[in-house]
Amino acid sequence: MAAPPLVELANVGKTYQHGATALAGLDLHIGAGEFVSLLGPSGCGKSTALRMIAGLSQPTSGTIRRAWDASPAPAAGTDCRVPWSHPLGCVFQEPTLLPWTSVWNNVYLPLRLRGVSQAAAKSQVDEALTLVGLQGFEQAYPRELSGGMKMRASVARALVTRPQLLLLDEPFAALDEITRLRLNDDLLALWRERRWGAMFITHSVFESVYLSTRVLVMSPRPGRVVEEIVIDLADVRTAETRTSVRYNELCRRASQALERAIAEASTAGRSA
Ligand SMILES: Nc1ncnc2c1ncn2[C@@H]1O[C@H](COP(=O)(O)OP(=O)(O)OP(=O)(O)O)[C@@H](O)[C@H]1O
Repeated sequence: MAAPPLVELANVGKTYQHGATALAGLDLHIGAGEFVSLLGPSGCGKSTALRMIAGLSQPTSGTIRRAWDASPAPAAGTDCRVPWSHPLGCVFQEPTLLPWTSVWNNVYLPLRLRGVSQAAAKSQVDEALTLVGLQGFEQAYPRELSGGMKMRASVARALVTRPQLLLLDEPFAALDEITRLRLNDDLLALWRERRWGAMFITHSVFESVYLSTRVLVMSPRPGRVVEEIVIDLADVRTAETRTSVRYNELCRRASQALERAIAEASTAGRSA
């Protein structure tokens, strides 16, 4: 029998108290080791879906099931085991590093908040920094890092708890193209090695196809998944992938699905 998904949303809706209906009838699931991109026009509710999966906001209708809900994390300050783990890691568009402390302390933060001492956390923090290529920058302050390095530190902070599911909300959108392509490759290499499940939010058709095992195309607000595209490219993706016939076919499919979703929504009188 197939393992249950890490997270499953069924008929999820979200209407903000004094605002828009962001989502209506959203169905999606992410299995262990899958890399799923959520591709949709601006304002279609992608970040809303991510925040609800992270438990930062509640749906107004429908259900969200998380594989780990049955075994909640121990209360803060009670668990000093090493390695310390948490099922979920989040990376946002802004690296949101604490400017007044070192890279090492920034990555240590999720463990510190759980009461893990610096000594007990050391190997886990060092490992996360090595994974993202920031060894040697442990004592640097965020202001001393480039945009790409800040984002690496943010990814290390998300990975330090060894999550099963990584949620990434347009993490590379503010970076220049060369840094973005490099971080795409480094993120994929990490995923191949660790195989956490990933939900990656992006506006970019090319980025979604390059990174993912599946792309979910969303309609404009109120958002829902209107098309699923299985990305049947080899796991190892390189510069040659970007010029391959299959990659370009898949990009065309994703792009056409997005255009269709936008056209159908405007015919139905909805707006993004
Ligand atoms: N806290 C909030 N209160 C009221 N409305 C909100 C709130 N957060 C989001 N919205 C509205 O919900 C809709 C979906 O927003 P959301 O940020 O989830 O979309 P998105 O697809 O991530 O957008 P983008 O791609 O531009 O980041 C938008 O119309 C937005 O204005």
